[in-house]
Amino acid sequence: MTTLYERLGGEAAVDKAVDIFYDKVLADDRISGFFENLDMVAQANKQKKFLTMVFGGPNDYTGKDMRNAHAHLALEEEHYNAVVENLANTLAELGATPEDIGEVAKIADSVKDDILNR
Ligand code: HEM
Repeated sequence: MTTLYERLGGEAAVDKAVDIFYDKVLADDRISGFFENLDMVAQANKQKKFLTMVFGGPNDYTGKDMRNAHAHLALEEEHYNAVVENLANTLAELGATPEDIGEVAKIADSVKDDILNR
């Protein structure tokens, strides 16, 4: 059985997706403010490892869990929705199938309560 990670195109595809995703996030004034003063190279590297792990690829993620990573940001539902929208649009542009994008949305949903600290 292929993993979501493999279907999306493996390491090169996830790396490219995360770079395009953060370009979109930084251009989105609903959420860009959260990323001011952040080392975006380090952030993208963590996100590449996190998404690789949850998409069923190699597990090299050594960052914080989702609750501890986001608690200090006091995020609201609208911020979460904007991030998921940017991720889904990125994957669609890169040719992911609607089914795979739906699977990504489900994975995101599984950490939503942690990210919103509720
Ligand atoms: C499914 C949704 C999300 C995932 C998978 C995700 C993933 C991550 C990961 C892996 C980290 C790195 C943790 C570490 O430093 O060890 C992180 C940090 C961060 N995330 Fe998210 N995140 C999500 C949603 C959001 C949302 C909705 C926002 C704000 C709009 C956000 C803003 C941030 C910021 C600003 C940091 C850096 C915090 C800091 O270093 O002080 N994230 N996220």
